[in-house]
Formats: sequence, structure tokens, C-alpha cells
Amino acid sequence: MKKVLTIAGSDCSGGAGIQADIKTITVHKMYAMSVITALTAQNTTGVYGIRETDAEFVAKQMDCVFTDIRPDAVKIGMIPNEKIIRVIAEKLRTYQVRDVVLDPVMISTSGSRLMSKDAQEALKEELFSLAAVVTPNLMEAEALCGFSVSTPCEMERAAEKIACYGSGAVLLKGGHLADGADDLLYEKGKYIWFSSKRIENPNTHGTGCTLSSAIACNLAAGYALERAIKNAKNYLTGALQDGLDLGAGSGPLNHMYRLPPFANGYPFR
Ligand SMILES: Nc1ncnc2c1ncn2[C@@H]1O[C@H](COP(=O)(O)OP(=O)(O)O)[C@@H](O)[C@H]1O
Ligand SMILES: Cc1ncc(COP(=O)(O)OP(=O)(O)O)c(N)n1
Repeated sequence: MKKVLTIAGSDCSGGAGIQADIKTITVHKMYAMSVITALTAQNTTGVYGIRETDAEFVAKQMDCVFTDIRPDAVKIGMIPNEKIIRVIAEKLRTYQVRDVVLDPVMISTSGSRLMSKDAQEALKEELFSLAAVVTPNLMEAEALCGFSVSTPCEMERAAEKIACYGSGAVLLKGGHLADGADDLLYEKGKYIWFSSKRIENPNTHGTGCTLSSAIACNLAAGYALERAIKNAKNYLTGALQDGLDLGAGSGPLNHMYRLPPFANGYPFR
């Protein structure tokens, strides 16, 4: 069985973060492991509190995972501060980890800061060069390259600039575009667009987390990056299209949309 590790924050409401990642990995029929960088108190209406994990304890979790059940791919999401960024980078180097998908989570769509502002530089310096691909959304791309990113042309310019920070590739996500939901991959000097129709569903909590962990699963399965992203985007689109509607705000996706419904009660006998 393939094994995938998520290094991220916990979302108690189950829509984003560690919980979205574990659901995604499990539905891909892979073994999920987690290193928790922070606890968040959040739901579909917003983020109401954050407790950061001690950096030493993040290190301990990573040692436990890598010295025993070594993952085939790693997804990194919310990292709240610089100290934890440095610890994660050191451990990734020590254990010579490849196939890292880095989602540079900075601010939730509901507007809460999930990473301290001064940690952004450390993220670029320490982690980008260890990632096979980084997956910023439009706002994260703006923070990383310092200019406005809201059109396909600006997306191409931004992806190329972000690639200079040393990651293998950049997937710039277009979920917040005014029109459509086209994502752009910049890899080895080439632009590859992944086009998709915009789904009119306000329940998009955890789309970025789900996409990045699905890419990690596809890399673990041995797919090359372009194919891994195509498969992951198809998975994400299905989970969004399913139209689950939970909570009073922007609700979560349905990760189980591909699973057959249980007939006659309890499914495992
Ligand atoms: N309304 C939508 N319709 C179709 N795809 C979407 C929609 N919103 C987001 N996506 C897709 O979800 C993925 C995550 O993108 P995005 O929402 O931009 O990231 P984040 O959750 O980090 O803000 C991307 O593949 C994006 O194209
Ligand atoms: C714990 C935690 N991690 C990440 C996010 C952000 O999730 P993401 O899928 O990038 O986007 P939104 O859900 O904010 O649209 C989060 N909220 N919590």
C-alpha cells in the first residue's frame, strides 16, 4: 500500500487542513499519516482560534513517521511560524524526502491569517527548494511576487517569478478568478493550463487542501506531475460538484462522491 504524509493544521470542522487531507488520501486507497503543526478552532463561518504546536514537537512527530513507516509522498499545508518552517525543512533534508507538494497556506478564504507575515520569507528560503511543486492561490501568489495577479497573463508572469524561488514547478490555482477555474502549471519553462468550468457552489471550504493532497497521492502512485495534477483536479471537481451543503457558511466538499452507497445497513460483515 502507498503511504502519504500530510504536514498541516487541524480543522476541527473537518473541511480543510489535516482532516480534508486524510479523507482525500483514504479515498485514494492510500495509508494516511499526519504531522500536526497547529490546532485551529474553525468552522464553515470562519477561524476562531489557533494554537501552534511547539517546533520541537513537530520535529518529534516527523522523526516518528520517517524512522518507521516512510511515506511515498508528502503534502505540506498550514505552517503557522518560522520556527516550524525551519524544523520541517531540516527534517525533510535529513530524511532526503522527495515528492513534496507544498501548499503555501497564508490566509484562509474567510480572511484569517494562518501563517505569520514574517514567516513568508522563511517559507520561500527554506521550503520551496525542497518541493516538487508549490500550489499558491491568487492571493498567495500576490504575496509571493509582490504584484497583482488576477488575469491569465498575470498568472503566467507570477508563476514564472515564483519558480525562481527554487521549487521544481509551480501550480498557480485559479479558484478565485472572476471567470472559470483554470489552474496554471509552470514547469521546465513551459506553461500548461488545466481548464475547468466554474462550478456555482458556495461550499468551497478546503478546495486547496484537497487538491494538494490529491496531487501527493497521484505522485505516490507514480504519475508524472502533469498527469498527477490532471487526476487531482478531476477528483476535486467531482467532490465540489457533488453539492454537499453543510453548515451556515462556506461548507466542505464531499470526498466520498465516488463511493457506492451502502445497501442494507452496515457495510462490513
Ligand atoms: N467554483 C469552483 N469551480 C471549479 N473549480 C474550483 C472552484 N473553486 C475552486 N476551484 C478549484 O479548486 C482548486 C483550489 O483552488 P483555490 O480555491 O484557488 O485554492 P485555495 O483553496 O487555496 O484558495 C483549484 O483547482 C481551483 O481551480
Ligand atoms: C487548518 C487549515 N489549513 C488550511 C486552510 C485553508 O484551506 P484551503 O483549502 O486553502 O482554503 P479555504 O478553505 O480557506 O478556502 C484552513 N482553512 N485551515
